[in-house]
Amino acid sequence: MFLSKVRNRPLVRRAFSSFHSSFVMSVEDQFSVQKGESIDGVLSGGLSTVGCVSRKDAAADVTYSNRWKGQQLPMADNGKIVRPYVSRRNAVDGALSSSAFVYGKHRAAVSPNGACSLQTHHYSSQGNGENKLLERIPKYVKIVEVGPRDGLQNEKNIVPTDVKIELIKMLASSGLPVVEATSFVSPKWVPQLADAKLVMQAVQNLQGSKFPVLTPNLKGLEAAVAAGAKEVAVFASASESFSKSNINCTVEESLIRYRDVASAAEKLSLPVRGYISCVVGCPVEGAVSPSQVAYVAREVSNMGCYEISLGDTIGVGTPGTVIPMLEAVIDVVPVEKLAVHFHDTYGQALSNILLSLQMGISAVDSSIAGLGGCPYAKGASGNVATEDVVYMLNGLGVETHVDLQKLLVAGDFICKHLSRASGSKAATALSKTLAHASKL
Ligand SMILES: CC(C)(COP(=O)([O-])OP(=O)([O-])OC[C@H]1O[C@@H](n2cnc3c(N)ncnc32)[C@H](O)[C@@H]1OP(=O)([O-])[O-])[C@@H](O)C(=O)NCCC(=O)NCCSC(=O)C[C@@](C)(O)CC(=O)[O-]
Repeated sequence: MFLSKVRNRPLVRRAFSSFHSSFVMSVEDQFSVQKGESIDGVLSGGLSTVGCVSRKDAAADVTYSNRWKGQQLPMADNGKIVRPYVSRRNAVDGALSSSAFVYGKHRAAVSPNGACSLQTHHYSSQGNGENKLLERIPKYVKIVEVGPRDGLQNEKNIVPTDVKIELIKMLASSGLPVVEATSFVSPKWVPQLADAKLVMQAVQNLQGSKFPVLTPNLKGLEAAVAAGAKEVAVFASASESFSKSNINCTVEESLIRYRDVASAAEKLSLPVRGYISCVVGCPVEGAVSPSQVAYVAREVSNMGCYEISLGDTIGVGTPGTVIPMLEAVIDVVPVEKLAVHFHDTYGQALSNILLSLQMGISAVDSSIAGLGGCPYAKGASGNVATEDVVYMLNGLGVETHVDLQKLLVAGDFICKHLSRASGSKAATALSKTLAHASKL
């Protein structure tokens, strides 16, 4: 693979063997390592953690402004926040080593594990009260990887089963706590996942991650359990039209079906996750009301789902529509039970995730390389890319236990199989950085 090729280059081997050698790094428009300098920080994990940001980025103030119902949303005193550069994790670990240099007013530092970060004297993400906008962001965020299911279900060409299995293994080995493996749905409806049984059988005993699967009815549940699934998910919709086109029944009929699935799963001591699709918009009906989402969320919660994932299936949400939706749901379902699931059709996913975290949500669905889209939601593009979410969370100092470098390799693997460029901006930028380093 590309990374191992890079590691085997003479300079890189030297760099690995001189781990504690002095590390001097130039922060140009691209994060780069200069000729003759060690690149420990790049290859031994530097890319896997916080903001190796550009000079432009480093200098840029990030303004946060949005209006909802005529009210200005919370803002810092001067209406601006400056992006934080120091990971809370690094700071807590005391991981910022003596390997550091000053670039302008910014200080680049390399931790013993090779992580690099930039910091300023005035701002940090440590929740020390300096930055009110970041105070409510959880210290740990659970990432639910949906690439092997949501990411692949829309692919026209059938992905070989062994490729799916390898992808799941790579994702699990990156530290992702949950990797949704497949769906036990009708193969006539979703031919791409007709190999659900084989996939589940192959991954059921992998350690370290959970591998939930979608089950639309009792038939699906039975098949999933027989294949070794230890967790399942039901998927309702906040929109009538989408419910009919996706699972061929009304919202009420689906709730009856899912109560049966949840109660059968409970007897088997299987945890059930609940999805709600079209939480801000439906491809047929347009806007979906927050009260309708709250109603379905409460029903799904009451049937025993331990977590409810709120899906912007067609990616039309903005902070202006997501905030009222979340407020309505949080009124009826404890925020600890909620997850968010954003597609990135209009490039709004990361901003919507950030505000969800600020509202107390600490579980986020995402898909490797931004793969995805629902076959029954015309116009829906990929899910938010896992690499982009991890990059943002690293920059915020939020723990995920996910190794970004391993994600890059997994994303590269599946994109090569699909003959397509990654949908992740972070992966694209970081790959260029590695390519640059490999030429040294
Ligand atoms: C729900 C059904 C099954 C109803 O499908 P139906 O046609 O109404 O069901 P049916 O009961 O009349 O059965 C039709 C045939 O399907 C079979 N069947 C029935 N159930 C199963 C099953 N579990 N596994 C395998 N086969 C099944 C059944 O045995 C029968 O086979 P036949 O007699 O014709 O040979 C169908 O509509 C279906 O499979 N839909 C799933 C569609 C899907 O997977 N969509 C993508 C999900 S993504 C999503 O919802 C959004 C989400 C979660 O990602 C969040 C977000 O992005 O926002």
